[in-house]
Amino acid sequence: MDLATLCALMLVALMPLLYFAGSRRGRRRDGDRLPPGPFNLPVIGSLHRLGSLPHISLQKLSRKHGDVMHPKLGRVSAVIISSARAASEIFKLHSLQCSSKPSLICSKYFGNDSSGIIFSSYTPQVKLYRKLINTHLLSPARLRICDGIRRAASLDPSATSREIRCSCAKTYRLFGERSFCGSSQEFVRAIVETIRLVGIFNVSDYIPWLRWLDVQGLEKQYKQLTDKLNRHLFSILRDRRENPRVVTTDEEPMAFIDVLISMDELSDTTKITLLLITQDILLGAVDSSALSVEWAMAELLRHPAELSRARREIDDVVGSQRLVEDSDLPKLRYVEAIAKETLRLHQVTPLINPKLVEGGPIKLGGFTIPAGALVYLSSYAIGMDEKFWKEPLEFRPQRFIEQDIDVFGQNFHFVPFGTGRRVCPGAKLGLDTVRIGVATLVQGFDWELDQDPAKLDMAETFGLVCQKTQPLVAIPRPRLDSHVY
Ligand code: HEM
Repeated sequence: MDLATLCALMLVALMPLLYFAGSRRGRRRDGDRLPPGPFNLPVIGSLHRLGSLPHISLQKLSRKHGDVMHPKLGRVSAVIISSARAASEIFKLHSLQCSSKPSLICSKYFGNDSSGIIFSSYTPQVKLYRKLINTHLLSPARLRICDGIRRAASLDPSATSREIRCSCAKTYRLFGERSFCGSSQEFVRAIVETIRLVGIFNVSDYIPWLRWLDVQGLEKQYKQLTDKLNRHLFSILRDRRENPRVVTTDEEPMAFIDVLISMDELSDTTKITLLLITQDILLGAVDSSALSVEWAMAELLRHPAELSRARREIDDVVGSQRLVEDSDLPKLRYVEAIAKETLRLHQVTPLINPKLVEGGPIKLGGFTIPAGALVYLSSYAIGMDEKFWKEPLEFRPQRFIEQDIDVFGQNFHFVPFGTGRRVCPGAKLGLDTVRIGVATLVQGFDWELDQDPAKLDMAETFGLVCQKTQPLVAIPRPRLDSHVY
């Protein structure tokens, strides 16, 4: 049962309580000096307002109630941050108090009771794991080795989006080539399904007494999926332990899982945690970059002038006798602008994973946010703010040429990778993957649609990452000499 239907049913059942709620509403809010928000129904609060695209519903509500808005979601106090000003205030002044993830039901399953990264509180372990990712997975030397692999992955224009996701995981050399082949498609399917499930608002998180009913059937699916993921991850770990690989070559950098296994400081870490770190990287990495490349190509096919301009730039810088490489990226400013504009217009995570307010209430814009509240940063509302972005609904890469805007969480007007202590650790790799993916597809192929580009379906589906509801289907024709590919 979807959230909207469920809320409608509950509304009917709860009609008699509405009357009492209305009369008590103003009093409660004034006393607590909570931020303003929509009228909350008893029991469900504003859950019924989320709809199928919660980031858009909440953005509309925040236009009415303000950039710091307080809807009740079930019995949980939620605070939606919808402006750069409010984001800057909360993540500069109260960063530490808003760095932990809440303990949601999905985190018990997919985060093994919050012992990995994505679903965890901001503990010293999480800091260590983030450091390990930076030093060992994202080091410039390692990324250089992965460059060729990544380019080869972008070069298969006939790949389905699932295959692209699979190649993203290979690219980052999490498990090495050997263990990622064979059942990899099934494994990637499980990861993609996890990303979908984790993005759904689980009513039982907000109305805990409903949990035993599991009305959306989510907990049952969490269980099945964690079993599947664990089976696969354990078989990878068994394989790596039996056949350790400690030598790095130009063709095959050491798999990240081998790096983790060989680390002294992790010798006490349980194998479950080692696996969770790699699983969390997959959850963060697999869909995000691949979906952004898909969105970018869809926009370019709808905007042929932008496509031609990008192609001219690539042809000028790279020529036609070799393929674009990572080392060309600094000279491809328009391609970078396309990647950034895509991340603005089609935010991968339009409603950034909530953070739990810890260690007492915090003051924000004259209001009090109670401890225990969940803070949602709406990167979507911020990216659509007309006060900063002229014609925000338009795809205009040029705006990033006119203004040099940081994308890594320092400029609060543009936060596609989040901000603060939990900012995406793979942000640079993610952005570079989108840049090289788009550059390769634009340089290497002419593209044809079997429909009017203006009518291309650009609908999106909400989840942990937002994706195109209808996958992009376009026909490629090689435009360079065959020896170049
Ligand atoms: C276009 C590509 C990407 C986008 C738009 C993106 C976006 C994000 C966002 C918005 C968050 C949440 C930040 C927060 O909770 O405050 C996040 C977290 C995360 N991302 Fe990315 N990401 C991308 C690529 C990657 C890549 C390539 C990796 C891995 C190498 C990665 C690994 C992670 C991890 C592990 C987290 C959790 C961090 C934590 O909870 O401390 N992401 N990402």
